[in-house]
Amino acid sequence: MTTAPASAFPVELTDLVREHVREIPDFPAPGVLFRDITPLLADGPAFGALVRGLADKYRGHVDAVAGLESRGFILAAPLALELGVGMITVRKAGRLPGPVVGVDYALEYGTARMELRPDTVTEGQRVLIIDDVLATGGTGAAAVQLVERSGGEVVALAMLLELAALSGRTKLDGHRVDSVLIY
Ligand SMILES: O=P(O)(O)OC[C@H]1O[C@H](OP(=O)(O)OP(=O)(O)O)[C@H](O)[C@@H]1O
Ligand SMILES: Nc1ncnc2[nH]cnc12
Repeated sequence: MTTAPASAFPVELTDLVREHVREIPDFPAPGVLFRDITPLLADGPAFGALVRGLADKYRGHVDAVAGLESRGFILAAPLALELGVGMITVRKAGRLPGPVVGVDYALEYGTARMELRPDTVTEGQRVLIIDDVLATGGTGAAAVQLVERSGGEVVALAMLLELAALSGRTKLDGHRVDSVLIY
């Protein structure tokens, strides 16, 4: 029997996130239960507590925060500022001027390609990757490849929400995955 992963964060932070996430059935496609974080972002004290709670875990241990477009950017920018480090942007295809490295991958709904400018990562830099949702793990795995191919060392992947039924962790084998709320 496999044990479900536990949240890597204090229960107060997990509860705060749970209370502010909305569930929308059949969005953006039939059969998908969409986890909407907009109520969390719209609540100033809750958003602030989330960013401080994330920062408390990584302060002094990371040199940069890599955000994954789009919703990962919303978390990465304030977290990088709170930690006093820079932010690396991992972007959807065609949005970054070259030179870029890129990886194609499959999503829960659709396909995608992520790109990164390798000159935004320094050799040996300790990088925290952050995103809002870990679903099938394709996006996170693509980001790991891009950061590592650019010379960075992935310290951990921080995920606001993890959809455990989609087994995203298996694509991130060997990397530390810290999720705030696991469904
Ligand atoms: O683990 P995976 O199966 O790869 O899925 C997770 C990704 O899916 C969503 O991105 P999406 O590009 O759908 O939307 P966004 O632009 O709103 O962030 C989400 O924000 C994650 O980045
Ligand atoms: N079920 C879901 N809800 C919100 N964002 C997602 N990204 C991938 N799957 C998702």
